[in-house]
Amino acid sequence: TGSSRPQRLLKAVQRNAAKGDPQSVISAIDYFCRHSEWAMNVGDEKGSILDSVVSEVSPTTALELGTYCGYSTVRIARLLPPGASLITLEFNPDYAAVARQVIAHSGLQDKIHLVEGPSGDSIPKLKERFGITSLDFVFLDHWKDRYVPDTKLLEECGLLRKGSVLLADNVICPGAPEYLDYVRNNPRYESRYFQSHLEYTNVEDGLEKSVFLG
Ligand SMILES: Nc1ncnc2c1ncn2CCCCCNC(=O)c1cc(-c2ccc(F)cc2)cc(O)c1O
Ligand SMILES: [Mg+2]
Repeated sequence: TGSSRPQRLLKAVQRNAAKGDPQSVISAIDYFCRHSEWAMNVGDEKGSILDSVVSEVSPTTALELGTYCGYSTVRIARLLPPGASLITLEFNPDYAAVARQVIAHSGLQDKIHLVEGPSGDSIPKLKERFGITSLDFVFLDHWKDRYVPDTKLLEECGLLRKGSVLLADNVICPGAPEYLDYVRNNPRYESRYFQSHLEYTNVEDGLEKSVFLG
């Protein structure tokens, strides 16, 4: 059988990006997705908004839900302060296998912990497994119907503290209407919408930034 799209994306990284250079890994993936095959990475336009929020928060402990090929994993990890770390959860073992190699190519593997399995199973184990007390930043980019249950789970597990920042991808396309409803009508969150476009297209999409008020 033939290769998968994530495997072809990985080949493009290994061919076109310099080892140990996160920016060249990001650029190689964006080039591949614009000129060869579209893939569901957050992309360069929404990626710039992600960068600005990560830089503003400068998280010591960050969580990503939905690794896919590791594009946003590398985008986030390259901006972390020294000693900080990013935990990323991926359900699909084939995606996880590709992501590990993309992350290795970037040279950022020491800042990243990739955990395979359903987010609903992994979230309750984060405290004991990684010795964390709370999360400074969460990037939601997995199944859109898991955004609300997993946000509630993060609250219930005591992983959010006053000031924790949640940033959700795809709130318009494919859409996460229940999530927008939840964070916008909940007094425990201060939410703001960043309008943008679906990766590598001119279809409307955007990111929702929500600060947990405790
Ligand atoms: N319980 C769990 N925990 C963790 N990961 C888990 C999980 N359960 C599943 N997964 C694994 C994630 C599945 C992929 C999620 N992302 C997406 O589905 C996604 C799709 C589009 C898209 C837009 C327009 C189109 F026409 C087609 C596709 C764009 C994006 O930016 C996306 O992030
Ligand atoms: Mg996405």
